[in-house]
This record gives sequence, C-alpha cells and structure tokens, in this order.
Amino acid sequence: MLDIDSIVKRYGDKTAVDGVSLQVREGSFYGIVGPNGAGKTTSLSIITGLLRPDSGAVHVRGIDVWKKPRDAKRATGVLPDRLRLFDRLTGSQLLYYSGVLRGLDPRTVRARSADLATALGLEDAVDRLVADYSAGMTKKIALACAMIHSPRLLVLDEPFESVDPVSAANVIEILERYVDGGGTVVLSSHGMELIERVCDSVAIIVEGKVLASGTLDEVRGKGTLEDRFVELAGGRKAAEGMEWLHSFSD
Ligand SMILES: Nc1ncnc2c1ncn2[C@@H]1O[C@H](COP(=O)(O)OP(=O)(O)OP(=O)(O)O)[C@@H](O)[C@H]1O
Repeated sequence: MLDIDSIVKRYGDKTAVDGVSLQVREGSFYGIVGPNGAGKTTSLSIITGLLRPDSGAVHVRGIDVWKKPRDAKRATGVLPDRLRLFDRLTGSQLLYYSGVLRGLDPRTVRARSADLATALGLEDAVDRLVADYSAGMTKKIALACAMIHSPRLLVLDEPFESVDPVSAANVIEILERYVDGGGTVVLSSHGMELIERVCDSVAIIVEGKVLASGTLDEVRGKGTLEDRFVELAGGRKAAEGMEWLHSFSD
C-alpha cells in the first residue's frame, strides 16, 4: 500500500529525516513513534506530498507521490500536524469544501458530513466558525475533512492530541472499522498505550532514522512499547541540577 524508500530531508545543517524506509501493507494500522524532533512530522509530510524530499521515493499503491501527485493524493486522506484550515468557514462549509474539492457530488457530501459530525460529536458545532473551535474540536473537524472522500490510506499526524477521551474512543472505533473494511491507517502519536492497543505494526524513529519497525510484537519484544522506546531513544534523563526550581524565590 505504502512504500517509503530511503527518504532524506535536510534543513540547512540539520538532517531531519535521514534515510527512512518503511513498508506499510494494505489493511494495516501502523503507528509511528519517536521523541520530540525525531522527524515524524517531516516524514509524514513527505509521504503525503506536502513536502518534497531531498532524495528517496514514496509510492502509494504503486503510484509515485512526487511524480504523479494528483493520482497519489486521490488515494490519501491527510490530517497534517500544523492545522492550516480555512477557519473563516463554518464546520459544515469546510466539510463541503473538502468534499467537493475531492470530486464528491453535493448530496453525498451533505450525507457524509452529517454522519461525520454525529460520529465525532460535532453536531452542535458545525454551524459555527472553525476559528471559534477549541483545539480538540479543530482536530476533529480536520479529521472529518481527511476522511470525507473515503480514501484508501489515511495519514494522521497526532490525531488524538487535545481530543477528549470519549471522542478519542469514538475516533478509534471509526478507524478500526475503516481498517476492518480494508482501509490503511498510518498515524503518529506519543500515546504508547494507545499505539499498543490499536496498531498492528509500529516504527520507532529517533534522530531521523528508523531504529525499529515491524509488527508490534517484533518491535516491543517481551517488554512494553514504552520500554523499547525509552531504550532506543536514549533512556530517561534524571532531573539533576534543578535545585533552583524548589528554592522558591519568595
Ligand atoms: N521548516 C523547518 N525548518 C527548519 N528545521 C525544521 C523545520 N521543520 C522541522 N525542522 C527540524 O527537523 C527536526 C524534525 O522535526 P519534526 O517536526 O519532523 O519532528 P517530530 O518528530 O514530528 O517532533 P514532535 O514529536 O515534537 O512533533 C527537528 O529538529 C526540527 O527542528
């Protein structure tokens, strides 16, 4: 479904993504984890055709994302990290725009918008401006926009950040049903337990490199995913040298 081959992205002297290769099979629920600044967002932006890599290639269902971006993008739904939405639209206008932009007819868009709003608990919010949404509501409307054209592949950067537990459970259920129906999900998250619960495969990225990838059991071994993550990410730092914090200036 998704074939990422040795992608590299540099920002000046900094190599944000340093030869990342991953294969994601159709029908997989794939989690990408890594410390802050590891290169997850940069990798996901390259996969979805939002950022051009310095080298390497990405294929979605055999289509080269950077040679045939229109065809590849048709198969993909994206929840980007930094949400730049047209937030002077209402939620339903934004859904309508996303749907017709993806070639859906207005009737289908309206029916799907209503389903998505109900599933994500946004029924009372869809007539308000997106600019006035809370962080979690904004995430949910962006997620709805990513799904409205029923793509084969959903690439979601931190989909549960700021989302309340009930809504997160609803989103997980929607995504699990989507995967059961043959869809493929690639998501990044800092929630290790969540990744362990929902994903069948996982990759750990540290400093732009894939340090482990495969099925969840292959990657975590006998311990938890968090144990493996901490081990590969260089362990925890003891909070030494911070005595000033409890010297209380008053
Ligand atoms: N536009 C940019 N210009 C310069 N450096 C950048 C840019 N975007 C990202 N970087 C750098 O590339 C590295 C990887 O960033 P990226 O956002 O991909 O990390 P991440 O794994 O998504 O982190 P987080 O978990 O904190 O969201 C970081 O060192 C970051 O500072």
